[in-house]
Amino acid sequence: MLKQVTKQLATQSVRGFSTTKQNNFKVTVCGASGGIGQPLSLLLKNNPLVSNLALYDIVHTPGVAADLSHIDTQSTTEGHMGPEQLGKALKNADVVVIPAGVPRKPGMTRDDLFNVNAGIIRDIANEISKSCPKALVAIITNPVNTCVPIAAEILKKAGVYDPKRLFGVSTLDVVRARAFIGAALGVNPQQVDIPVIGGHSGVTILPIISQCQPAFKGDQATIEKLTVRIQEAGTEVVKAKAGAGSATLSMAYAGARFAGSLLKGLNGENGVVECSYVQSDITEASFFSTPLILGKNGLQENLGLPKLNDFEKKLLAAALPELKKNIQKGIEFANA
Ligand SMILES: NC(=O)C1=CN([C@@H]2O[C@H](COP(=O)(O)OP(=O)(O)OC[C@H]3O[C@@H](n4cnc5c(N)ncnc54)[C@H](O)[C@@H]3O)[C@@H](O)[C@H]2O)C=CC1
Ligand SMILES: O=C([O-])CC(=O)C(=O)O
Repeated sequence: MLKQVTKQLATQSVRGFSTTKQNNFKVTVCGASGGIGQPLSLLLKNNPLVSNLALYDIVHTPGVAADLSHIDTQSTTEGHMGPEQLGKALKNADVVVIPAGVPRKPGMTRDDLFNVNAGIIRDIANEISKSCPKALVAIITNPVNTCVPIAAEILKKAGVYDPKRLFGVSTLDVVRARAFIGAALGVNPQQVDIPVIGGHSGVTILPIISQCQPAFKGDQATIEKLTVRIQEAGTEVVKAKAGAGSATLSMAYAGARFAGSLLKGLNGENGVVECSYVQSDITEASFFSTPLILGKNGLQENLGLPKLNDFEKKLLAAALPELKKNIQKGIEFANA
């Protein structure tokens, strides 16, 4: 009887649409002991859709996991440390979020992180192909523009690549655009809706201010200044931290929002939309971020390019050669 009632509750109509709800997903964070990994894991521990939170890093995960496990939310927490425990951390994960790798110091570009981080992504993607080939994978590690194509190639080689399940996390660009525009317009940033498309570095970050809701009112000079601020916001934080790393807290917030949206999609919620860097045929760059509808199998529908004005078309033209170069570098690395 109890079983029957539970099943009935799980399948009954929720807010007007009928769908089977799961509410018990395993999420693995790779790089869980880091500046992003710890607050991200904290936020995920607080997500009611997560039933099992697996923390993986090459250092400190027993401590981080012990600490988080004392929080009175429903999910269980496990710590896994070192490459020999990566498989167990990933086993049957529904969502894998990856902030593993080194961050920038002042004077560096995101591309300067390639030499260290490319190998980290290759190795984690390789283990994903064995331990959780159906997981939705969200890559935070920089350079995102290159790390996502690396993971795609590794998963392809293993014969398990599904372009609907691999995402580069560019949510922080959207979060920043909302924060800056909210402040400029004097409105709650949570009410600001703006697509930020392209990639996740400098000129490849394309805030489409012409499509902002509520409408952004400002002359062209103000719009150009705001565009550059959004494109360079990561560097703003790197400079302010003066050698102590890059954005961690705002990234944890953004990463938790994106992972939360993946989980909502998996859970059958309708109308979950996020911008994310995915395999794409929307432009001549084979990976590109546009607004996406997320669903039970990850990317459900790519909503394509928003309407661009002439200024935004020029931004796009400037972004594409850089993006294509970044993507090619990843493909070559993975196939070397
Ligand atoms: N996508 C985005 O919008 C953003 C991306 N990032 C990127 O996120 C990455 C992490 O940044 P932070 O957390 O600040 O760095 P961090 O140095 O504080 O933490 C990185 C963690 O990764 C771990 N790690 C290193 N090698 C590993 C491996 N092979 N397997 C698993 N874990 C490993 C380290 O032990 C450390 O705990 C950087 O590449 C950074 O550039 C940062 C901010 C925004
Ligand atoms: O700027 C960095 O190196 C970290 C990052 O990607 C961001 O904050 O957007």
